[in-house]
Amino acid sequence: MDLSKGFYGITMENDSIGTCKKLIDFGAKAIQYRAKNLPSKQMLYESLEIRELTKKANVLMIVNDRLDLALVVGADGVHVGQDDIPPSYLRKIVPKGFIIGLSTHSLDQVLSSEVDFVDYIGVGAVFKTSTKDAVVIGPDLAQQMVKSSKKPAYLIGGIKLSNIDSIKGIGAYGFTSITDVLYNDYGHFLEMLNKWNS
Ligand SMILES: Cc1ncc(COP(=O)(O)OP(=O)(O)O)c(N)n1
Ligand SMILES: Cc1ncsc1CCOP(=O)(O)O
Ligand SMILES: [Mg+2]
Repeated sequence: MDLSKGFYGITMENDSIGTCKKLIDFGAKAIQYRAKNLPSKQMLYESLEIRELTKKANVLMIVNDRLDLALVVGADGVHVGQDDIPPSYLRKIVPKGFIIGLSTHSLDQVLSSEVDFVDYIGVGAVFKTSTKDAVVIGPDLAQQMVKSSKKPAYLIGGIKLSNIDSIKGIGAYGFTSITDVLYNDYGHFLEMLNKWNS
């Protein structure tokens, strides 16, 4: 299955299964399981359930941070950050066709040779967000990074219906939005997608 253009969903730690179901109902074609503070055993059980739900719905499943879990549950890929084991090393041990995503926060990171080993990059945080204490790069740098990337780029961080107009022209392959999508209804999500695609 290919990476989905447009929206890339990410679950919320306080209700990973519920938010995964909501994202599937909304029509997300790729979902990342992201939990930062849960015991590994709980993450295993949640990711097994998410694998079942995403398989049934024909949706890509990516696991944040944890290649071990991604491999154990048969996920389609893993998403890693700049301080994790670099993609060039991960690539040596993953099955053929396995998706690797890498977070980037600067032009240097986008131009790094590590990007040769990934299928997509995350670019952000574009805007300030309460979901993560992340460095805010702003839309201008985000645009330069997207334009310089050899790989499809997803924008992330503080993306909402109220600001999506300002980033839709950047040329990114897609975007993620955690809180604004999950705290609102389908109508809000559709409006967001319509704006992104207009
Ligand atoms: C698509 C996508 N882009 C960026 C991130 C952030 O990853 P990271 O910098 O490793 O931070 P955490 O998500 O692990 O807190 C992401 N998860 N997904
Ligand atoms: C995981 C992550 N990485 C950079 S910002 C962010 C959180 C994005 O969450 P939201 O869409 O709620 O701002
Ligand atoms: Mg990470």
